[in-house]
Amino acid sequence: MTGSQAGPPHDPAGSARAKLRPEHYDYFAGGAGEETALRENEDAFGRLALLPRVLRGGGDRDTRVSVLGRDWPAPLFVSPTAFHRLAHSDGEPATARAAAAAGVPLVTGMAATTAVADVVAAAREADPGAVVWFQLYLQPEPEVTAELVLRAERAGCSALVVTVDSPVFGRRTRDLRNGFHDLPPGLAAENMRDLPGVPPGATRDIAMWPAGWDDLARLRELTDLPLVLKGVLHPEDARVAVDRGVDALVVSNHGGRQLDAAPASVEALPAVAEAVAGRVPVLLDGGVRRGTDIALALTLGARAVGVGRPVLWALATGGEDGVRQALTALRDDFEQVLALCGGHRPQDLTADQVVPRGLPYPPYGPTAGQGTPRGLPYRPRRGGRPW
Ligand SMILES: Cc1cc2nc3c(=O)[nH]c(=O)nc-3n(C[C@H](O)[C@H](O)[C@H](O)COP(=O)(O)O)c2cc1C
Ligand SMILES: O=C(O)C(=O)c1ccccc1
Repeated sequence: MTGSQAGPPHDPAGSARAKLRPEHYDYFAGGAGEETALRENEDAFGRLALLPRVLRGGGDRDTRVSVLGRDWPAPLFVSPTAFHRLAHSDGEPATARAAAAAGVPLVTGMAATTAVADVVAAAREADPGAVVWFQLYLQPEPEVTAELVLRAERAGCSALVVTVDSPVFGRRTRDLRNGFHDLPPGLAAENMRDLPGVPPGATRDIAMWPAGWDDLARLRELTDLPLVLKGVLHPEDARVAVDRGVDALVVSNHGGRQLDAAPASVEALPAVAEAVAGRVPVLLDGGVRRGTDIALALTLGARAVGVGRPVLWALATGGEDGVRQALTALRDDFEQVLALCGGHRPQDLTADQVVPRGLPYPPYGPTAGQGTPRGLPYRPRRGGRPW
């Protein structure tokens, strides 16, 4: 194809920007501080290369992964993001129908502009077996947390994703500059309506406060749902979490919106995966934009990855259809990358297949031929699989 026949480069954020009020676009797009962590999430994937294997034969290809007792069609989920009705008037129900239709599990946020029961109902319209998890910020009042958990359980959510990277709200430079701190009239965080201590019919703000491990232990007592900790970057926290019975982890720097000096999510992944040592699934989000990003995260020990902003951009530009197409395209892209890497299953993507870009190229020593390049920062663990 010649340049003149090529269409415009695919720029989902740019297309969404054209649709949204500037302060709403900035709320979705922005990060904390100087937006270093935000940029690094994508850039860090670009510093990694995949080493494909050859002559691995044909046969069937199967992108399914098992997470907390369920088969997911692909190692992909929708990360929780706030306020979908700011992106599109159809809001979270459109996202939920689209994700379910695309076979992608959804983590619906506590800061959704649609109540969790309505989000799950929408997902189940598209697929009665749809997986929906609820993202929770522990609240300082135990009775408020308990009510939110009860609503998620009654709605049919199959796990709680507890976000632990927000003892305080990050300093969002763009929001401060734009003076954006309230939803427009008519929109509200619907999960926060009619909670204990709140006047009937009113909503209250989501509190960000420094919860502790004891608060997590109380949550563990409150519910039989699996608990997923989101926002873990330090391997020691990962180890403690697993020791305390957490069922899965999400390695995440909150899309670069909390601590600006945090590492890129994918940079933090190898050490967390090593600390967890296969005891629970390790998930990741932050900067995942294409099939190669998914594959790279899997080589470094992730079971599956989440996407945040790509879903918001697709919702803003194309509503439900847009989200379904974006998620389907990402799944298809991953399947092709898996094939190009010589893999048949997601688990076939192993730690020996990821190298840092740039010269000198990591040397291959006596272990060459056993799939174990010498001197790489990311070594496969004994036992082969990174999980
Ligand atoms: C606009 C926006 C709102 C978000 N709201 C939440 C939230 O309410 N709870 C939460 O745990 N994470 C939230 N996140 C973080 C995402 O779950 C996820 O970690 C991040 O977006 C992943 O990075 P990505 O956008 O590069 O894919 C939000 C992210 C964005 C961009
Ligand atoms: O904006 C966010 O990243 C976020 O996590 C959040 C939390 C509470 C309310 C709104 C958004």
